[in-house]
Amino acid sequence: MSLFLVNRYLGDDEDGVISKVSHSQALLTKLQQKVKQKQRQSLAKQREWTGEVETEQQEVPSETKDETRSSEKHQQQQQKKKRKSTAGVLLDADSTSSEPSGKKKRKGAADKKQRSQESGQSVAAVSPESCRCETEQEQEVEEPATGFRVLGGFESRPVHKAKRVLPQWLAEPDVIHRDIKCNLVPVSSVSGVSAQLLRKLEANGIQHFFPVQAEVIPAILEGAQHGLLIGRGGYRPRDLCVSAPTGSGKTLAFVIPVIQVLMERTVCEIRALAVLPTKELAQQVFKVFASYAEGTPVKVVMLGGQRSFAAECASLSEQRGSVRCSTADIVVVTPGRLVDHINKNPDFCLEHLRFLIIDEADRMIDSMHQLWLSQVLKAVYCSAAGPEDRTLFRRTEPACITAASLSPGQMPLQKLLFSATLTQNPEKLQQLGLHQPQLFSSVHGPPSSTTPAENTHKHECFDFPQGLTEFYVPCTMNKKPLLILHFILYLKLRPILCFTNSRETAHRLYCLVKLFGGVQAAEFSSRLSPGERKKTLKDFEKGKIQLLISTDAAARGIDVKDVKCVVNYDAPQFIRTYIHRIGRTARAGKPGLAFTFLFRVQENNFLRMVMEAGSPGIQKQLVKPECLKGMEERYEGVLQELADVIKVTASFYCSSCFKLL
Ligand SMILES: Nc1ncnc2c1ncn2[C@@H]1O[C@H](COP(=O)(O)OP(=O)(O)OP(=O)(O)O)[C@@H](O)[C@H]1O
Repeated sequence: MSLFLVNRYLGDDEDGVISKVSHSQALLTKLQQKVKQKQRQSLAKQREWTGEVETEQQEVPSETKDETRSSEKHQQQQQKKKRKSTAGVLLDADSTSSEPSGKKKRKGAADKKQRSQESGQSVAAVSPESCRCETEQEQEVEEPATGFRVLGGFESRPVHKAKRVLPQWLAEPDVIHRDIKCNLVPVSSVSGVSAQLLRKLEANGIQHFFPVQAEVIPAILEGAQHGLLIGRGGYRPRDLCVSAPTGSGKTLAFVIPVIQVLMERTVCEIRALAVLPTKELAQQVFKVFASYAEGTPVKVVMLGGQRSFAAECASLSEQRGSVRCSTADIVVVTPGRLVDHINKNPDFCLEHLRFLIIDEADRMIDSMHQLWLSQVLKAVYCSAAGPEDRTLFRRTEPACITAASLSPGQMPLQKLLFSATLTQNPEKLQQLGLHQPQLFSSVHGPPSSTTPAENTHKHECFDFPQGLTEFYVPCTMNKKPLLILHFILYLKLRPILCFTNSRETAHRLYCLVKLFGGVQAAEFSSRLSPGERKKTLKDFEKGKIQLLISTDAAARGIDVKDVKCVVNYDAPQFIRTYIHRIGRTARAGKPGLAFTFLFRVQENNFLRMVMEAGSPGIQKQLVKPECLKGMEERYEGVLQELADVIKVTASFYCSSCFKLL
C-alpha cells in the first residue's frame, strides 16, 4: 500500500488516453520544435542587426513557419483548455499562494527546465544565445496551468517574533523585598555573624539588615560553611548574582560575610578581590571594608592608582626572614590597576583567592574587553602544573563535575556579582563563566509568562527605589540655567546633584551659576584631578556645596548621604544611566526627588523609555515663566560677563553659546 500519492508531471495533455511512451514522444517533439524555433528567432535577430534579415526570412521554409504557428496555436488552445478544466484546483493553489508575480515566473521557469530534463532533451544542444532568449521568454510566459502544488514552501509567510526564554536561574530568582522599611530584619537574627561584627554594626548605627542583606549574607556564609578549602558537601558553592535597587545596601551584603569568613583564616593571603569600575567607587568600598575589618585579623588594601605603583606593591607584602608574606586578605581594586599588578608585580599572588566580588557588574561586563577577568582566572589557577599535579591544594579550572574532579577537594573560587541594573542577557552573563549561578533579585518576571522560564517582556525591567518621586520639567534651551537657579534659590531644594551629558556643559553651567551668585556650587568631572574630585565629594557630603554639577562620573555607586534632589539637566540617553543618576537620592529607604529637564522633542521617547523600564510613574512639573521673570535681567548680564571670564575660544564660549546651555 502506498503511503503517499505523488503527482508526477505528465505534460500539458493530461487526457489519460495517451500511453506513457507516446506521450513522452509527443512532448519531446514539441520541445525540439520549440528549440528550433528559438534558434531561428535568435538567428533572425542576429541577421537583422547585420542587415541580412530580409534574405534570411525568405530562406525560412513556409512549411516550418506554418508548423511553428500551428504549434503555438495548439499550445495556447491547450493552455486555455487546461485552465478551464482545472479552474477549481487553480483557484485553490492561487488562494493559498501569496507569492509575488516575479517569484511565480521564476517558479514557472524552474518547472520548464525540469520538464526539459525529464523529456531527455540535451541542454547542451541549445546555443547560449538561445538559452538567453529562452530565459527572457520564460520570464514573460505565464506559469502553465498544471494545477500542481509546488512542494517546498517558497511562499512568504509572516515571521513570528521569537519569544525571549530565559534560563531557569534568571527567570526564577530568589526574591528580595522591594520595601526596605517594612522588611527590616534584626541583625542578631541572621545566623553566622559573629558577636564582634554585630557590635560593629550596632556601633555604626545599624540595628537591622535591609532585605538584600538578610537574603545574601546567609547565602554567602552558607557557601563557606566548611571553611575556605571546600564548599558544602564537597561541591563548589554557587556563584551569586544580586540585582537590587540603588541605595538598598548591597555593599554591606558582601562586606559582612566576606569579613566574617576571612576572620577565621590562619595565614594571610589574598582571599578576596573586590573589583570596581572607578577609583571613587573603589575608595568608597575600601572604606566600608576597612571600617568593619578594624579590630579583626583581616587586612584590607586598596589599589586604585592614588599611590605610586611601588607604594602599592609594598602594601601588599613584606619580607619575613627569607620569605615574602602577604599583608593583604582583601584587595579592593579597579580593573586597570589589577591587570598592572598581575603583570608587573611578582608578589601579587591570587592562588588563594576565594571570593571574586564584581560590583556594578553590568558596567564591569562592558569593560570585559580589557580582559581583566581572564587574567585573574589565569593567576588563580596558575599553580596547577597539569593533570599529573597531585599536590593537596592544587587548583584546576572548573569543568564538568565528576567523581574524579571532586577528588581531591580544592579551594573553590566563588564569584559574587552586584548591580542595580544587572543585565538579564544570558549572552553577556556567559562571559563571566558563572558556576551554577543563583540570582537574588527584586525585579520579578511578569505574571503573563506562560512557562516559568519564559519571559515575554520586550524590555528589561528594573526596580526603582521606594522613596523616590520622579518628575519631568518641560523646558526650552535658554531657560534651562534659569530653571536650575529657580530650583535652588526659590524652591530651596538643597543639596542638589545635577547631571549633564558632557564635562563642557558641566563646566559652563558651573561658571554661570558661580557668576550669578547666591549658591555654593562645584563641578565634578574628569576635568578635575582625582585629588580634587575626592575633596569635592567630601565637601558636598559635609554640606559645604549646595549644588554639585557633575558628569556621569558621579552617577554610579557614589553614596552621598542626604542628597534630597537629583536634577537631570541633560536628559540621559540610556535607561541604565537614568536609574543610576536618580539613585543618588532616595537611598537607604529615605525619600528623594528626581527632576529631568526635557525639550518638547525629547518628551515622548524619554517617557516611554522610563515607563518601559518599570518606573512607578513620572509626573509633569511645570514652572511658570513668571517664576523665572525676576532672574532674567541678572541672567542676561551674567551671560555677558561669562564670555569675558572664560577666555578659552571665543566661538566656544561666546554668549550665544551660553544661551544654548
Ligand atoms: N542595614 C542598614 N541600615 C541602615 N543603613 C544602611 C544599612 N545598609 C546600608 N545602609 C546605608 O545605605 C546606604 C546605601 O548603601 P549602599 O551604598 O550599600 O547601596 P547600594 O545598594 O550599593 O547602592 P548603589 O547601587 O547605588 O551602589 C549607605 O549609606 C549605607 O550606609
